[in-house]
Amino acid sequence: MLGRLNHVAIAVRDLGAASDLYRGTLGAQVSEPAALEEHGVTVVFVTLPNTKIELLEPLGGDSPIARFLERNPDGGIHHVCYEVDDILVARDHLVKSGARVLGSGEPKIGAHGKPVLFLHPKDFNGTLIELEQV
Ligand SMILES: CC[C@@H](C(=O)O)C(=O)SCCNC(=O)CCNC(=O)[C@H](O)C(C)(C)COP(=O)(O)OP(=O)(O)OC[C@H]1O[C@@H](n2cnc3c(N)ncnc32)[C@H](O)[C@@H]1OP(=O)(O)O
Ligand SMILES: [Co+2]
Repeated sequence: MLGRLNHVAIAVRDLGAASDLYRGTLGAQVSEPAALEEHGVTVVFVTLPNTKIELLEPLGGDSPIARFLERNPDGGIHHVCYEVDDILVARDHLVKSGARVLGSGEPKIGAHGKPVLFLHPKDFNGTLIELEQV
């Protein structure tokens, strides 16, 4: 069911400082910030030869990454995103297997304009998983 690793997301307190670190110190290609109100985050993508890094900063009063940053004040790896061919087939298979799909259970449109879903970290070895249909 799983395809390629689409991105690894890192939650940060200061997106400008994190972008400077990746662009300047690490010499990576870094996108401009995009505010995604529906997701409660502002995002920057770092393009690597084999995958992407998604830098996330909280946006608005009800960001899903706010509590994570309270628990991890220096920031940290927040989720991994795997590609799937058919997100509804994947979701139905996972629900049948007993995994919890977060939110309404219906895909939202993610940062790349494609449908995404999130799976509860307690069901996957303490790792929040995002699925993206490609
Ligand atoms: C840019 C758009 C999009 C894209 O296209 O790429 C994105 O990636 S948006 C990214 C942000 N969106 C989301 O993360 C949506 C899904 N997330 C959530 O719904 C919540 O973050 C969450 C996973 C339900 C956690 O919410 P929180 O308020 O922190 O809940 P709890 O405090 O109740 O936590 C429960 C339990 O889970 C542990 N936890 C929480 N977050 C993570 C994490 N990222 N990785 C691993 N574990 C996590 C938390 O520590 C709690 O554990 P216990 O204390 O042991 O109970
Ligand atoms: Co993501």
